Amino acid sequence: MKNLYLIGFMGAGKSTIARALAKKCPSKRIEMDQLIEEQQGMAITDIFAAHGENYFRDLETELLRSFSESTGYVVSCGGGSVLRDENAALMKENGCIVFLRATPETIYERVKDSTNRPILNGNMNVEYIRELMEKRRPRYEAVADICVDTDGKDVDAISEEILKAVEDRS
Ligand SMILES: Nc1ncnc2c1ncn2[C@@H]1O[C@H](COP(=O)(O)OP(=O)(O)OP(=O)(O)O)[C@@H](O)[C@H]1O
Ligand SMILES: O=C(O)C1=C[C@@H](O)[C@@H](O)[C@H](O)C1
Ligand SMILES: [Mg+2]
Repeated sequence: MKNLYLIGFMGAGKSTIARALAKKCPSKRIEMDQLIEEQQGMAITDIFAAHGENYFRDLETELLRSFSESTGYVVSCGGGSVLRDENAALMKENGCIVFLRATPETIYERVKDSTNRPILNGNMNVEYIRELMEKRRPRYEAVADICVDTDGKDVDAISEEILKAVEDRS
């Protein structure tokens, strides 16, 4: 199996769906955010605060490079990782990119109580989420091989939809 790269806005369900997919098909799971936190020994919020966003984006590129030639991974990508051309190219090289879509209202409901998403810290409201999402959506859609709407669907239904779409492409 080629790698499956789950992309999308914060709270779109990348980590949740990656866990479900890893149970349904023989694959290894990579949580980009978590791996970076472990490698740096720091929370993402602290990495942003201490070194800035660009430094974090470099870490994402380095991590994607490190397994881009391996196969069989389901990768829960950092929400902004695909914004860099180099990162999108690394994902395309050896994998299928799945965009998990959700409305700003749904995203807000899913992330409103969290404090570990530095991009949203101090901006936790539907209007900000909508504004940033509108900036990013064209990019997510342009690089994706498969787009899945997640509003009102449970995790099992979304995972099955992804597996079917992947199979249809092969
Ligand atoms: N289809 C769904 N239906 C209902 N709740 C969901 C669904 N998918 C995810 N959630 C919930 O939304 C929250 C955010 O999900 P998750 O952490 O998987 O998003 P993410 O895309 O990995 O976010 P991040 O980019 O910040 O890592 C979690 O509490 C999760 O349980
Ligand atoms: O959308 C983003 O830019 C981010 C999403 C998270 O997954 C983390 O990678 C980080 O908080 C940045
Ligand atoms: Mg996640």
